[in-house]
Amino acid sequence: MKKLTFAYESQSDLRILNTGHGWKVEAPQSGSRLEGGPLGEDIYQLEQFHCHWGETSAEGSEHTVDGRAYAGELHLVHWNTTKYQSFAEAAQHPDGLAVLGVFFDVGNESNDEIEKIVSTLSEIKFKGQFTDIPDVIDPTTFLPSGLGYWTYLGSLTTPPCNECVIWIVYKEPITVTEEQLVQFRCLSACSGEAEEFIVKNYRPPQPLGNRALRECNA
Ligand SMILES: NS(=O)(=O)c1ccc(Cc2ccc([N+](=O)[O-])cc2)cc1
Ligand SMILES: [Zn+2]
Repeated sequence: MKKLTFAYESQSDLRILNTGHGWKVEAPQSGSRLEGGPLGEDIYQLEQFHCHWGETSAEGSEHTVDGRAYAGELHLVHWNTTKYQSFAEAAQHPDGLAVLGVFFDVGNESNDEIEKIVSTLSEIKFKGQFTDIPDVIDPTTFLPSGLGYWTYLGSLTTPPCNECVIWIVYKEPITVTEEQLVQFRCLSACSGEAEEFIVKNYRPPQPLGNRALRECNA
């Protein structure tokens, strides 16, 4: 496969919202582009990023490696702007979306970029709340130093589970702290007074079936 190449732009005032299933940072019309690797000749534009986590750090990722789960998983969601006119249209086609998955390992160093997300969570405690992230976010800082990855054709991990995703999952995790994950779990799934914490929002892996899994050791 050709090398995966990024042309990511740093952006400030990105909107972060509590979807009721977790937090999501929107980067519409972002200048952040992804191409190469398993993406053929098409250019994919960053639309949003979000993450999945578990009740404890023993679980939380949506992919497993030889059966091993990580404490969480960041998803950078891109759509094929070469072939399609909108994200919604792209999500109806097998080559419509490209999602970069980055595993979270728990360690002592807090991840500074994730900290910019965590610092806004108190303002979006309830479902439907949103705020702008004052800090400049550079999505490349979410990526591990080793850029080796696995790739396969799959689906959205949440309903409607469209089979429209070229998955690119990095082999090397990034490190976050337990405290940062604890803050994720304090988000509420409800919009009102009732507090139902989003303690876990990952969905289990599905059988690979007869799909090919390819790897690239960058
Ligand atoms: N977890 S994930 O597979 O990266 C993922 C990424 C984006 C979305 C949001 C979404 C994407 C598409 C549709 N759709 O086409 O109806 C609905 C929701 C849902 C899930
Ligand atoms: Zn996801």
